[in-house]
Amino acid sequence: MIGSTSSQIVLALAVVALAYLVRFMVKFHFHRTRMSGLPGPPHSYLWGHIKSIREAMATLPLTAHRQLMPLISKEKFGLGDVFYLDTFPFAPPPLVITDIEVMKSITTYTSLPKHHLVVEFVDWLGGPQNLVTLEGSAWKRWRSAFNPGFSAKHIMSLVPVIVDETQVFCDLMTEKAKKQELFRMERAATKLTVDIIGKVVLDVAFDSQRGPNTLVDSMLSFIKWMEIGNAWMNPIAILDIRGSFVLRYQSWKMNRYLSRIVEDRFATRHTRQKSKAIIDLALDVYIKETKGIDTTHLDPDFKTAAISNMKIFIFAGHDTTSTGIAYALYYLFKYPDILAKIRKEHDDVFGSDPADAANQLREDPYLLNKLIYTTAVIREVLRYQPPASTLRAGQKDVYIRDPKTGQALPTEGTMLWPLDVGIHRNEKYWPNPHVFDPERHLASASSENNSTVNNKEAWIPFSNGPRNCIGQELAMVETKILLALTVRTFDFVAAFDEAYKLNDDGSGYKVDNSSVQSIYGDEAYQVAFMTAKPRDGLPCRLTLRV
Ligand code: HEM
Repeated sequence: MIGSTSSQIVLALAVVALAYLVRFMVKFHFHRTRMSGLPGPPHSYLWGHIKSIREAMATLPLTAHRQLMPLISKEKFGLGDVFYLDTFPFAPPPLVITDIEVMKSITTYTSLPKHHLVVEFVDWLGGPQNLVTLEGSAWKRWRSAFNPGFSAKHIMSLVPVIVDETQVFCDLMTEKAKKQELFRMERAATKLTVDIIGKVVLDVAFDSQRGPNTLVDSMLSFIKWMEIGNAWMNPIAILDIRGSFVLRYQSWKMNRYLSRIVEDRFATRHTRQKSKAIIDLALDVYIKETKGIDTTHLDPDFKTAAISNMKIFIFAGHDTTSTGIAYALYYLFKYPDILAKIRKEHDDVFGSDPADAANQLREDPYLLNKLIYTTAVIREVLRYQPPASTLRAGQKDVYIRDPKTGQALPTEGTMLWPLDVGIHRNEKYWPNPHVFDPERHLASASSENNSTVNNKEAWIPFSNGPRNCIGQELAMVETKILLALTVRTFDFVAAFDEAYKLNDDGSGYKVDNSSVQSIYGDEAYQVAFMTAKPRDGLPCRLTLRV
């Protein structure tokens, strides 16, 4: 009796397994057949594009960021500006876009929803109600609440606060220069950008540049463990079961910390001076726009959204800006003629004593608008090494047009990937795209190389359309201030060959010298660390200029 029951169970399981297998095979066949006729690298029935991708990736450093894979594949296989990468069944197949008009057709003329992989990933960190993943009317409501706080005018009013934090950074850099210390510039810039966000968004001093801070340390630990769970170069790490506990614990700590701050801001809002903090402006807008709301108690909806978005601002705001800052220093000191030009501009605007710049900016933030060449340098850094791209969800009834062949291409089931680095390194928009050249961004650019074809519309580090980056003005202002206060005070030397000495600093960066060590001849290639970061976090040393 027992024997016949267990054989019935085995039979039932076998039938279920067979049904799954048949379903998978049908899906597999349908998928591979569909993909084989669409633009992409060499395709095989068994492997899809996986073999071609591996071939392209063999030319990249092992730690290179994922976003470089389609760029290299495009060049290796001579692909057009729209192509599929059939990675089924391992990942949703990306539909890569390196044409600006095609990008706009899904981000600007219509704005397709974010891809579920982004939603899952960002919601883990931000929780519900965060601006990056919200859609429709909920997104509109919170974007309007936060927009005034990120407007150019408001950010200008915060310049003195940003200068104060940057001054702390400069003092620390002076100490490091005196000690000839080896450190990762990306980490130092991260602490700076987080402290700035604390001040401008919450009016709170995190002081993470000078010592530990619960929120910042939890955020950095969270990011490190998210990256470990993401580590395609080290599959064993994915199995580390500590990750999920650490992520939950750090998330709980961040929520508790922010919950107290939001409650305190609400409770004291009538008794303290009028604040410029973005959280307070958002609360004012929310109360004004939400008619009938009980203003004597902190609205739970507002509290949830405020906590979600504070985490997102801290994450999105530091992760990308710190990369831009580190790369700006790297390329300035790699190209002495560009460095000389930026230093001259700072002499012209602030006078010859670098120590005067901070006070001048506190008194007249609009001096930043005179930093034309500095702005061109930052724009070139973000063209050359954009840290992030948007990912959108393909739809059943949405087709995109291949700009070369006119073919209508289905998007259903794909992950639409307008690749910032692909558009920024596309020769049809940027002549000599692999050359670092700030002049491209100057209105006066008149050399044959850049006047005719540099297409400013194809500059999209902050994405485009309604879901563009809310923090772009803040990021540009922070970076300009940092350069104004540092490039005439310090000399910078990259130290990739010494990166291994920092292996135990807890940052999570992993040195890997087992493969090629440059991309397009550039040793500061982007590595995977959530968004794209400079290799090894840009190890470096500073010296003080006399
Ligand atoms: C150089 C620095 C920065 C770069 C390159 C950058 C890049 C981007 C990109 C590409 C997107 C689109 C993401 C997507 O579609 O999924 C985005 C969105 C966003 N960014 Fe930034 N960002 C930077 C700085 C900041 C800062 C300083 C903040 C805030 C403090 C910020 C907050 C956000 C938010 C909240 C969104 C979502 C906006 C929405 O969907 O309404 N970013 N950013």
